[in-house]
Amino acid sequence: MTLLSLRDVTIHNGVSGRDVVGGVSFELTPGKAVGIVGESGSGKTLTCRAVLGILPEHFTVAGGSIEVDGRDVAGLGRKEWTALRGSTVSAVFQDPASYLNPSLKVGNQIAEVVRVKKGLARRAAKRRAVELLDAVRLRDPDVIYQQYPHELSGGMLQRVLIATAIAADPRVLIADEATTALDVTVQAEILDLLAELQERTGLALVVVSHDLAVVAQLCDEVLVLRAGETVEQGPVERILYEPRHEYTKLLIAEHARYGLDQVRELAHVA
Ligand SMILES: Nc1ncnc2c1ncn2[C@@H]1O[C@H](COP(=O)(O)OP(=O)(O)OP(=O)(O)O)[C@@H](O)[C@H]1O
Repeated sequence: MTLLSLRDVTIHNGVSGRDVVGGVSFELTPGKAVGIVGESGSGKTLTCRAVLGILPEHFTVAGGSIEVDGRDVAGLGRKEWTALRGSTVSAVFQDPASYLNPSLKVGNQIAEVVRVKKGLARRAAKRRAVELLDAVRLRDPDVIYQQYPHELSGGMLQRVLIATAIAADPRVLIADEATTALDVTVQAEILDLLAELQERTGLALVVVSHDLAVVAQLCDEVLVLRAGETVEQGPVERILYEPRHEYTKLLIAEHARYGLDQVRELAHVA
């Protein structure tokens, strides 16, 4: 069963009159993970935003097709997008603090999503929010529920954001540079959490990072983007061991310094 399918997707910038993403294709089935890797400005985020129906003004999907859970999203209205977003496909981005309301307790923010998206009554939504805080491995979820964003660390906030993103039981979660702002140890913990959710719930992941090591750790398939073009695409082991494109080789060489060798060994063992 295909949860997400992109076929030759082109994204056009109406102001510059140029295509910023040209011909991205991949398919995602339950429990699988696809990684999109590439330097800043290569079109990774725009691709994700197209899947979520939140392209910035002047940007349009000008070619190809995007299907979410078997449904072509071209021509979806605002209401239909709102129903789909969060419930079928959801996302976590970098800088979790900016996605949370600083003046509301984090628990209430999750409960609100549960109430709106799942139609639960106030008390049931609160219970579910505590369960979600527990599911993202935050200790003392009852205490965390009552806290405000500024009382939590970056890693804890990212867990809260993941809890919010999975609150409506989406089938696909997009993690766009979701661990980039975190220090290495916390980054590893968040990646472990995503892998656990993937395994436990069959969640499918789109993992976006400029860091090949992050993508390699979680993904089955990798797309290497450069200036909006897919320069290479294939199973993670193939990309790591037999990169064909010079740019991929460069990414691998760069990241060898940051422990990709270790990841390669792990991928090999697995
Ligand atoms: N809101 C916007 N307005 C104008 N140009 C934009 C906007 N968003 C993205 N772009 C441009 O589109 C291109 C692709 O950007 P995108 O954000 O998808 O890249 P990215 O690979 O995700 O990079 P990063 O890792 O820096 O987020 C870039 O040239 C970028 O400058």
